[in-house]
Amino acid sequence: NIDVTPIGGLRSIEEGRHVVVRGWVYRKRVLKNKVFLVIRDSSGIVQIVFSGGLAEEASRLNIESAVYVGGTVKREERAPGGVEIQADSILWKFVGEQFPINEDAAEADSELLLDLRHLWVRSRKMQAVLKIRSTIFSAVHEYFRSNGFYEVQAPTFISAAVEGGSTLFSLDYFGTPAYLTQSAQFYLEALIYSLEKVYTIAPSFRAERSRTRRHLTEFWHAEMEMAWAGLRDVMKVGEGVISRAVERVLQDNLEELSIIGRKTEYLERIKPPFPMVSYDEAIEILRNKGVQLKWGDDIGADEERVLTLQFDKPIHLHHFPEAVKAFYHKNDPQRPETTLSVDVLAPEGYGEVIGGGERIENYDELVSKIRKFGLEPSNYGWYLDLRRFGSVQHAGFGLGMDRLVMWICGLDHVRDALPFPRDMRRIRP
Ligand SMILES: NC(=O)C[C@H]([NH3+])C(=O)NS(=O)(=O)OC[C@H]1O[C@@H](n2cnc3c(N)ncnc32)[C@H](O)[C@@H]1O
Ligand SMILES: [Mg+2]
Repeated sequence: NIDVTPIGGLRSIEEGRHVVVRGWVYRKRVLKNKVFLVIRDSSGIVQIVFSGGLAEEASRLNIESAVYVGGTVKREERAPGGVEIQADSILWKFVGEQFPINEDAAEADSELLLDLRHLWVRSRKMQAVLKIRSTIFSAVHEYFRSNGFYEVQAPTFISAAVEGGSTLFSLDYFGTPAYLTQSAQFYLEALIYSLEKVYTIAPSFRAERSRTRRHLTEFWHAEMEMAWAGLRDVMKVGEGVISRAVERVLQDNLEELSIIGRKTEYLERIKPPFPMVSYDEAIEILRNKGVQLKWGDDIGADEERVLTLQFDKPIHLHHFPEAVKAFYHKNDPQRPETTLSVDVLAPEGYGEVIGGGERIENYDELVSKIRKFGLEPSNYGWYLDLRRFGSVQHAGFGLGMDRLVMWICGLDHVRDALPFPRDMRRIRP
């Protein structure tokens, strides 16, 4: 077995040393009696120069051919990473067919790149985003685990809507109507009576018919729930988890941020506390910016864009009117027309990344709210049971992981924040 050097490690190898690298052909330039190949592996790219007989063999390789190449390390400021390899052998190769994505297609045709996403994931941009995504998932797990949360799992087949019936995916479950989960929340609310602080990161499903830059039909959802907690605790955990994710990306992924052209100064200022903006204040700010909105209206993506451009950090937008939030949100006893709810909106126009708040813990209050929202209490039997036995103040949120990746990477569309996006028109590859 051959001692292979990861491409990302070459810059620390002394000049003149013989190495073997392996990877896939990323770029090819054929000159009269030389061939320059740029080879990539998961750790980086390197330019390799082939002369003489080897140039002929190298010229027959395609983009994305797989190779093992032996050669000598040379310092070359003009080459990527300041290093070049003078090849002396091609130890193994898989030539493969003509790769269907070339450089200009990559810029021009976004539908082609979605149709060929199973191949486009090899691109430098997607590779960089996926590395940052991996860091963000790891940071969110690390934040919850280091703050006393237990990781739990909730079912994907469910029997009742959490976030409104209009975005449910229905399915026939052995003759019984069932749905794909919109949120693990209700299960987390059951689990806090065992573990007190719980979280899960899992897919949620929403039959979103609107094609927007931030909606998927299947998205990765980090949800947490805490017993003995209220609105302020949700805000504290929300800003803590977002700040930890940004901090870890700045520690581990500076190279990837530079590959995708994301300026770090936008991220360096993301530290707690985040500004708190009440719904009332938000309506005022928006009105002063010329947005026609009356109290009681929902604050949608366009209004969020205007609002977030006033701040350079995420904001806690709290105390939404009862009617614009789901039935389970607890009304503020001081202002019963509002709820103890909070959305965290990412800056630079990205908007909502977290939705959450305090839940109704009183049985009768919840039954009357379910009825007030035109829902059937008998569909929420087990959820109501939680209010019959040892019910306590409790609160939680859902964080859209794909939207968090989208904002941290500065992407134009949430579909570029995950490897295989799903929206109403796409379920392949
Ligand atoms: N445990 C909880 O309290 C979560 C609560 N039941 C819930 O689902 N809230 S949410 O609908 O605002 O969704 C939460 C977040 O989930 C993200 N989200 C919500 N819907 C989507 C879609 N369709 N695509 C991508 N991301 C989505 C977005 O960041 C939201 O802020
Ligand atoms: Mg929401």
